[in-house]
Amino acid sequence: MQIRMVGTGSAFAKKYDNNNALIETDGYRLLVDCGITLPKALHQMGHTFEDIDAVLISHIHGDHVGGLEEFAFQMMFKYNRKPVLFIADTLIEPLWEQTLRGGLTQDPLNKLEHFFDVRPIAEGVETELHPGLKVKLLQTKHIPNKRSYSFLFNGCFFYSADMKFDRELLLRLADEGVKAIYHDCQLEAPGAVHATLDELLTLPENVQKITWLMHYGDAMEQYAGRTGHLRIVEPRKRYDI
Ligand SMILES: O=c1ccn([C@@H]2O[C@@H]3COP(=O)(O)O[C@H]3[C@H]2O)c(=O)[nH]1
Ligand SMILES: [Zn+2]
Ligand SMILES: [Zn+2]
Repeated sequence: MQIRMVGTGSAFAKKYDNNNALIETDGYRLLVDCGITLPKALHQMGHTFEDIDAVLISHIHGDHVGGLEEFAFQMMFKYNRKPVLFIADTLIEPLWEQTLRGGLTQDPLNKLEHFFDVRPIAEGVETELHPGLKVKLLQTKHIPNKRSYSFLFNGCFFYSADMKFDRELLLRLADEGVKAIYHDCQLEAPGAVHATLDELLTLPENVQKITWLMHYGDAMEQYAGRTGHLRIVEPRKRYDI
């Protein structure tokens, strides 16, 4: 499995695109989240929406779903293919009713399934997305009363949705043999709805050594050398997991 971040920035970052990823395995290309900046950033990487085999959504914030309207329209009117959308069963209704319905509705198209091949995923159940690529959704804390799901790929790669610091979860994942943790990180406290760098720096060395920071602000370069054993994910670079 390989990962390339289309962007590594926070919702408000201007130097880094939205924190969205491409996970690639045996020629299969999964887009993880599709934010506001995704269409242009994907184009700058030399890809079109046609190159995407499926999209997986973590939660409903613009930097994670704001590019889905263009994705849907391009796939329908430019590429004539209905894209596969993997999404927690609990997010299907809010994604349509609260985010996409206004822009996409036109007679006779009036439901999410008209635009996407929707594949609901149940929380906590390891689900095959493609031969060789499985995911388990873990509900993690982000905004009160708003569901947000982090991803455990193939039982060995944890990719956080936006989430608050959860020491017990990270220690348990490391204990269970997870090889890599990609974690959203707010460099300056207070984190409020994200883990802060200071919180992640309290993790034991063995956990820090497998943990990579993403979803950071424009001040990231000032933190070079100040992240302990935590490494910073670079945008658009290909990493083997
Ligand atoms: O209660 C709240 C809700 C939101 N926010 C900000 O809005 C952003 C929305 O996208 P995000 O989830 O990547 O990051 C969030 C934060 O930067 C916040 O600071 N406190
Ligand atoms: Zn975000
Ligand atoms: Zn968020």
